[in-house]
Amino acid sequence: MKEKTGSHPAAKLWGWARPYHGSFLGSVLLAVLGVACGMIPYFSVAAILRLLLSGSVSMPAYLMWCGIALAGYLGKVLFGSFSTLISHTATYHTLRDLRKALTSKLARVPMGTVLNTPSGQYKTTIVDRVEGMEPTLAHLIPEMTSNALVPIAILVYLLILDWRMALISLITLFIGFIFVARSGKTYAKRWAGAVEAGRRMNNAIVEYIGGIQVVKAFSQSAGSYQKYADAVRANGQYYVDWMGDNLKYMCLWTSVIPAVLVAVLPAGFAFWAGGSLSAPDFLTIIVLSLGLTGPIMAAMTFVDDLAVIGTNVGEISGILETAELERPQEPVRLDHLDIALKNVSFTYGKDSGEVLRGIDLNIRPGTVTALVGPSGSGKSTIAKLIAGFWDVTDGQITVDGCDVRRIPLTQWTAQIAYVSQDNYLFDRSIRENIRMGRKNATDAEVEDAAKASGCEEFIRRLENGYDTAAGSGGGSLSGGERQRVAIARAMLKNAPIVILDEATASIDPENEAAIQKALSALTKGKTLIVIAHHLSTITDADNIVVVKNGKIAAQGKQDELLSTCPVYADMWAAYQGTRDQA
Ligand SMILES: Nc1ncnc2c1ncn2[C@@H]1O[C@H](COP(=O)(O)OP(=O)(O)OP(=O)(O)O)[C@@H](O)[C@H]1O
Repeated sequence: MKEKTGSHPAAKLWGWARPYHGSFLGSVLLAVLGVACGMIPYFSVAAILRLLLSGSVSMPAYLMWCGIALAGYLGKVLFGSFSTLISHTATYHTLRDLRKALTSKLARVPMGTVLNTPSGQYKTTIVDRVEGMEPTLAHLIPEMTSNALVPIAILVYLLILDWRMALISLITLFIGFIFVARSGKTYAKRWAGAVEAGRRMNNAIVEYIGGIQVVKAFSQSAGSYQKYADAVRANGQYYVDWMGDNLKYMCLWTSVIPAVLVAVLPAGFAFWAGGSLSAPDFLTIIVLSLGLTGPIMAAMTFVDDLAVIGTNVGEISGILETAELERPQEPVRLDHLDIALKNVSFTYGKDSGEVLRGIDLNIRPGTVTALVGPSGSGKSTIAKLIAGFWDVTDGQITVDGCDVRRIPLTQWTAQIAYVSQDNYLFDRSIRENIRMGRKNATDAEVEDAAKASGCEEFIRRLENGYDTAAGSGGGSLSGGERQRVAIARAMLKNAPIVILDEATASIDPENEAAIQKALSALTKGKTLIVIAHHLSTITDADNIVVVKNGKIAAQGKQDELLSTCPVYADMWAAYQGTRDQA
């Protein structure tokens, strides 16, 4: 789904619906036919009245007009139904394509953009804003077009019949439009405010539910609920204020527009009394002018939808137009996976300062590189830059001498298994969760990876074994079990580079031993980059990199660092102290 920046929201929406243009145009045609048929009973009644007034009414003529009226009504129902069916089918296909385009876009934008955006906001856009396009596409396009076109045709007929009466029948419509314009003037701005209030409420509820464990553990329910309660109240109040302001105009236009007879009856009577309007024409004009307002009132109900297109489309295209990590498509040749960071600096965004400065680091294939340092020093950021989650702000990262920005993202991520502290599992079977490491792996390969990562024993204990659902976010498993499943997943991927963010939380000794065993199996013969929190696990590392305040304070082997780097020596002493106390 290609995005044209800068084009009008309606043009963008029409562009998103491109594959279904034929269906939408067909639905407009059918809707026009439906509304035109809906006018036939009015013409029939007018014809019957003319017959009655002429005094020459015959039963067959009367029945014929009754039949025409009935046929018109049936035509209205049939054409209208087919139009609705076609427009809804095309609409829901468009919405499906839009949602697919939005989620696949999220996979291509920098990880930071996704992480720094509240998940409630994505949910609102992908679910609610996309759904908000339904009335526009399925109803506004066919129904507003047809409801606006048919009155024009009636008006032409009225003009031919008596131009004075045609203009007079428009008086209430004209006054009504003034009120519509007054109420519509602020609609787009008001709707944007409503979207903002809704977004705040959404984010508050997602935050509240996401943090419910913390809220309960610290008995904070009242305090944190307050934020949600305030957001809900503000959202409700916003609509009350808006509708309060709008109500008078709405009452005015909904009562003025249909009151067409207020102008038609006295004027028509005067013309009839003056002899310039015949009684049959007068009656025809009365009936048709009554039929005129129905479609116009129906068309007016879509004015709100027109006003919200800008906000809805703006939010959706905000995601679709997000800058992507720019990478070529053509794979490049990489013989040796030597990784080099050259004078790398990095900033998360305009608001955050420089997180990394002047980082120079070489990582040879098959070696173990440990990143250590105080919390917040920048270890994870270095690892994530290597993994290609973000692009460096300055300097470069090369692989076999080639800048990572010149390597297709899929080619580079295929070389890396990233095992983070937050081992997210999907609410699918454990087998499927492991298979995400390599989607064409056989059951036997999945089970081998599970065995090698120490999962076999606990999986066998589960009622449905490998087919047991992991629960939302892996919630049905313990933290240690989740981590071993994540290691099995990474093992199945069998990537030559493993980036491991060691768990900070202490795990019970039995689990820790199982995890260490699983990790040794995972990283055997691989390039390992480990963000180490437990210094005992990295004493044999080929290169220990001490990161402090976004810079590399020192690097080398454990023995060298203990004698040359006071920061590392202090960390080691502190770590030994905590172990002794444990
Ligand atoms: N997504 C983000 N957006 C903005 N700033 C961030 C983001 N992630 C991390 N930071 C900031 O960047 C700095 C380095 O964070 P990083 O996670 O790399 O540190 P770390 O050394 O891995 O810490 P820890 O050992 O606690 O995990 C911190 O000041 C942190 O607040």
